[in-house]
Amino acid sequence: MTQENEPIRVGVLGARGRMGQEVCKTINRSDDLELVAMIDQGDWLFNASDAAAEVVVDFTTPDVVMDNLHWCIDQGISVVVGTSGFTPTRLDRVKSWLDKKPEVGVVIAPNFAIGAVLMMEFAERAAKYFESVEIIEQHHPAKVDAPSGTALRTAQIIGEARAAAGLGIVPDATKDEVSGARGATIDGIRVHSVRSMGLVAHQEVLFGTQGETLKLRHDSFDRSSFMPGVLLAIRAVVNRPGLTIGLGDLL
Ligand SMILES: NC(=O)C1=CN([C@@H]2O[C@H](COP(=O)(O)OP(=O)(O)OC[C@H]3O[C@@H](n4cnc5c(N)ncnc54)[C@H](OP(=O)(O)O)[C@@H]3O)[C@@H](O)[C@H]2O)C=CC1
Ligand SMILES: O=C(O)C1=N[C@H](C(=O)O)C[C@H](O)C1
Repeated sequence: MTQENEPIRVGVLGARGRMGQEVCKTINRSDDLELVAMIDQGDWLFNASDAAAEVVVDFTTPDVVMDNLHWCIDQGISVVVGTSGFTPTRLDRVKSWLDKKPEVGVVIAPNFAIGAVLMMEFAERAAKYFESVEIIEQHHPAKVDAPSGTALRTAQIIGEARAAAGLGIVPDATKDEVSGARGATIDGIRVHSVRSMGLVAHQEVLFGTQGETLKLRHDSFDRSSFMPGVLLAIRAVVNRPGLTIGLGDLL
């Protein structure tokens, strides 16, 4: 728990990255937050605990985020995670670490943009009405993972909603396929990843049934789109022990 009326002490991991820089600027502009540690590749994680950070925000890479998270939980520091790469197996490991530190809060959000959160909620609601569904995500070419964390989570949510509604597999007669032409299959849903200069983060969910389609599209044109969600998570996590996945419950 944080002291009443004192700013929340925040450390940022991946502070020199595209998201990390934006997060540091945003924290510096917020009166109720204090940026106490900026940590990037090669820096010592203990800079965060030495600076008495109450919350660490992680925007690093999928290959290092689990070690960072484990370290923070062990130190009793709450964490807001934007880094992608969270499979159900990884989430189970985070839960097992939190079992030993029940006072610590962790928020892991595949996408901090409010519009993207709503797009995922709308997709969950629409899923049971449409036999066909495919996800097309589009990102800047410096992104190291594909499909995006947002697309993975959307596919999982839609897959669960379809299963609950008793929908079978998505209809598709393809027999003769150049490898990759039909995208990756995640929880039974085809996901297509596009990478291009000029893009930031975009996703379309295409639903289809007899004689009609529904397209749900979200576009982040600028990384400032993620900042209200990051701030919401930082302010919430100090009073929210345990694991929170996505921003849905915080909105
Ligand atoms: N949830 C959300 O809303 C969003 C999530 N993301 C996700 O956030 C992550 C970061 O994205 P982005 O900022 O574009 O990526 P960047 O590559 O620009 O930033 C990552 C930063 O982390 C640094 N880094 C690497 N290893 C470590 C480490 N062990 N400790 C501390 N810092 C480290 C990198 O350093 P170096 O370059 O030297 O390796 C780099 O500066 C990605 O997984 C992305 O998918 C992005 C946008 C929104
Ligand atoms: O790498 C990015 O840029 C983004 N990563 C997240 C993801 O993988 O879904 C969120 C957003 O799409 C931007």
